[in-house]
Amino acid sequence: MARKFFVGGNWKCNGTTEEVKKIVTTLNEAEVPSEDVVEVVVSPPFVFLTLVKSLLRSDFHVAAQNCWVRKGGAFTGEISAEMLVNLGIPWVIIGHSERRALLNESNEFVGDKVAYAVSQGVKAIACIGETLEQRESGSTMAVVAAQTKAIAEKVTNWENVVLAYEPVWAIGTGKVATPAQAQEVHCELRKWLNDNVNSEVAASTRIIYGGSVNGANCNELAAQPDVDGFLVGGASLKVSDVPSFIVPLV
Ligand SMILES: O=C(CO)COP(=O)(O)O
Repeated sequence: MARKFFVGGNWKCNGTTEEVKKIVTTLNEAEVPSEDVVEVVVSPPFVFLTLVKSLLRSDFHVAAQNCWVRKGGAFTGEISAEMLVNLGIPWVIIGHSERRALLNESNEFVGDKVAYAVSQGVKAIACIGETLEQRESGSTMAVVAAQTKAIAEKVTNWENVVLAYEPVWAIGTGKVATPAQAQEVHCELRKWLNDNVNSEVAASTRIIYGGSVNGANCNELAAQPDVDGFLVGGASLKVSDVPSFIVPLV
């Protein structure tokens, strides 16, 4: 099964109402390939989800940046997958390295969250990736395999999961992984899925790359056979760069 290219913009904890409206206007005016060819998803902070959903063109979709690990209830400050469903938010980013590092989200917690979101009908962009120290000590594959295993142990239906490989050393640093570095890990991850889940999941799951992607470096990355898209941070907020990493991909 062909894997449809996927481009996500992760706005992280940024933006005012005015800035958000400006980015949405730019996205709405962008000339990009049709939805049949590339899936475009933007992820604003929770408070702007409804605004963005109401203004955004209908061929682009919206993602939350997190959700609670189980059914909602007495969990102050959290939002639940049920709420995302209620608001018509189809996607959620889970396990971003910033949350893993700063909020101590463990592999198991991330796996539980992905599984719960998907079980409620919210599609998950599940993030994995190694730190610089881990890369330099040669443990990249062991780290991303352990992160993927924790997800695979809980998820039964991979149809609604996109795996985002985001090396921590490339996030927000301007130090993008080389196309060869990205391809090497993506290819290994696909092998891991083949050996530990099944060949169909390995062939059909989109593995996207994140970490300092912009309009200038996206083409080479996109040309790699196992790079099925991007999760873009900083450049997804720059009005001048927004369409450039969506357009040249196909
Ligand atoms: O963390 C990222 C996307 O989730 C990547 O961020 P940057 O594109 O700013 O490096």
